[in-house]
Amino acid sequence: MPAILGQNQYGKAETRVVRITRDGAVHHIKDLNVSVALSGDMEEVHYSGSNANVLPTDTTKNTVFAFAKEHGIESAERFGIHLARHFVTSQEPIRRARIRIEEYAWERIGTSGATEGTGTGHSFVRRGQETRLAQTTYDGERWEVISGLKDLTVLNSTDSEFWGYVKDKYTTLPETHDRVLATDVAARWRFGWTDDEQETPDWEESYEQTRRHLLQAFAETYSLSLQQTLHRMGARVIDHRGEIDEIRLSLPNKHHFLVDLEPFGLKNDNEVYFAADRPYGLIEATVLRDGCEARIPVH
Ligand SMILES: O=c1[nH]c(=O)c2[nH]c(=O)[nH]c2[nH]1
Repeated sequence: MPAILGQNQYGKAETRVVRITRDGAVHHIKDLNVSVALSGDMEEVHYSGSNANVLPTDTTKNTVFAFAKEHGIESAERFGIHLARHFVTSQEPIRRARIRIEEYAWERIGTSGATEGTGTGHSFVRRGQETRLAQTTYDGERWEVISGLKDLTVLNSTDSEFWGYVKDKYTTLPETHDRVLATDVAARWRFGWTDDEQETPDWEESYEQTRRHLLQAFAETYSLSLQQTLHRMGARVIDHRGEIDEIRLSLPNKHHFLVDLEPFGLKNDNEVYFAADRPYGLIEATVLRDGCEARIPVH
């Protein structure tokens, strides 16, 4: 007697779909991580390897992208209901579909808290606090204070281009004049304050304002590359915060690839994206006040 198959399910896990809806200059974003688990008459594929009842997991992923285009994403629940109903009613062997969705919330830059009044309509910051960093070093004479932040996730759904780059025989990247630009900002900045004789900066105010300038520069830069955006972010901090001499930024390019919906007879008008988590471009640089030394270590 062969061992008996117990409960089983299959499907594509963690399809990262980002749906942008463009209402003129005001964009709306839905960012989901969708996992599909199907079950039904699946004994044969396990026992004999016959795929006759198997809708490929690749198809379940494509369905997520196609439904994002066709039906939009009003709420995760509604989207999940649509998908589950589709799999169960369109494929006879599939008896049960479980759709699990995680939703990542985004806020507009410029409509809340520290960024009040600076909205672009297409600039977002992921909800949930970033981590604030502080490093203080003293050798008995001089101080070095480096503050910073990490995991401040931001996204522009337009005003980003990338073209005119070097092309060699391995280059396949298409040039683009309208892409999504997203990154997790990691930044460290060094204060000019080194001496107990000098008045100390207001650390809290300095942090809040520096964070605000980073967000505002990200939102307001029409970007031809993430490198250019990085420089604008650093330069804005140096220009506006006299207490800071140096800032080092590390910006992963969180790629959002347009999904090809042509095979399903659908046009993707910059609406449905696959949010890849790796590999990612990593753009890093120090921006300095003229005449100051670079002392934030590279790592
Ligand atoms: O802003 C970018 N800078 C790059 O250096 C680069 N390289 C790449 O493939 N895409 C991008 N985007």
